[in-house]
Amino acid sequence: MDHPQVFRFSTQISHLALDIGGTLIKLVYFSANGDSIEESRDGGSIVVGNNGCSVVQGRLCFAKFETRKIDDCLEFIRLNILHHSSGVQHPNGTACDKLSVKATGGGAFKFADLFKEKLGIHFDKEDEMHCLVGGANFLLKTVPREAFTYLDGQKKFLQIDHKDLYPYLLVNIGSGVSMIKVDGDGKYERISGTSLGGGTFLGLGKLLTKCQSFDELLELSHHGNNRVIDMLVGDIYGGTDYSKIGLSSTAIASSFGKAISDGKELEDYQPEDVARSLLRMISNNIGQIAYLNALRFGLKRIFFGGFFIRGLEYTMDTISVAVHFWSRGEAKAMFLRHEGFLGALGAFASYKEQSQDNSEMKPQHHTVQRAILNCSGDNVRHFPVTANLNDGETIECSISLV
Ligand SMILES: Nc1ncnc2c1ncn2[C@@H]1O[C@H](COP(=O)(O)OP(=O)(O)O)[C@@H](O)[C@H]1O
Ligand SMILES: CC(C)(COP(=O)(O)O)[C@@H](O)C(=O)NCCC(=O)O
Repeated sequence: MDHPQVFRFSTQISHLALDIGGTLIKLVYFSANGDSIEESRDGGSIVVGNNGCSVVQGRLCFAKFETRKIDDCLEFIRLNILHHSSGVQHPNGTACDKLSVKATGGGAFKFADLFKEKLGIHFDKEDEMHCLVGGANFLLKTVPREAFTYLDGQKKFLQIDHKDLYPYLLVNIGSGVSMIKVDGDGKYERISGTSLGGGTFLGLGKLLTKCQSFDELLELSHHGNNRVIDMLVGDIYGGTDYSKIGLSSTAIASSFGKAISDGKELEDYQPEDVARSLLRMISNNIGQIAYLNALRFGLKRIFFGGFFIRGLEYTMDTISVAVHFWSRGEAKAMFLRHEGFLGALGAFASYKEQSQDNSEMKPQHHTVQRAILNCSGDNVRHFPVTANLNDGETIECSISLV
């Protein structure tokens, strides 16, 4: 058997995909040779296969920035990506000397001129819903230990059967919420949405608790007690369950309802309790709307993505309980480790789609051949409450250049 030829090249980053949302900018980039760009070694390697296509070993890397701090993102790309992106050399000697940038989300339109002007980058725009679905399918089909359930404090990773993946409901909780029925690769329909999403949680949370950031708001919520401010069934029914309609005395009858008659001002409540009620209210509501939409189309599996979730146990538990309760155990809420990067990963995956029907795009063709998560999911429960599971995490993979 012929040994594959190994080429050396000095540059590292060949592909970059951005998802510029209402709150956060998400970046996914391919770093050849697998090292993080700050610690990069002496270049990557290309292995040329027997069919003449070259296989570049590397990693998918992730980064995120607040959209309101877009200048930080521009600086990151300028320093860490453009400086390492003069192109992967193809074995036929030609260099793909342009960094190809895919962009999705509203900001792909809103900030296209800014990126052109400041970085000389031209966006190859991709539809946001298409990218969310592409990203979810990519993760579910390629990355091991990606999807899991979270119920009663138990996290269970799921073995995804590729033949039995569709249909499913994808609920992306970003600033707002999109609900998409997914029937296959590129086969989907956005069936619903709600404006009560992650932006609502953060916006109201900032106003009500004076916190400065999402992490601070999550930290507050972790130490709060929602029963101080939520009106429970028991508060209305004199401490008893309303069992005839299946409501226990501890179920929330009315989020924030105690504030009606407590005779308290906002200052009299602990910000921790307000944050907790808010998180519960938004998560519960999304879980319920998701279930109703799953019911409309007879879908049993609901995958939740978007950065609102942030791997937070309380959020996932609330959503899971809502889905379980309303569906009487028929439907299942599932979560994704790379929850916040669906759009950016979908934009990344769209390099492949284009190259198949457009030969001009061939140098940018990639197929992810192997994907291994470096970070074990078993560590998840030991993360501090605001730790971001995706920080510093990479997916090992290789891409094919044809
Ligand atoms: N570091 C953060 N800063 C701000 N919001 C965050 C952060 N991490 C998680 N979030 C939550 O995630 C939401 C944004 O999720 P995301 O999927 O990125 O949506 P979008 O594409 O609309 O920006 C925010 O509205 C907020 O609720
Ligand atoms: C407009 C959006 C698709 C933008 O995506 P986002 O930046 O929130 O991730 C999303 O905010 C949304 O679906 N909002 C809900 C609108 C509605 O259906 O009522």
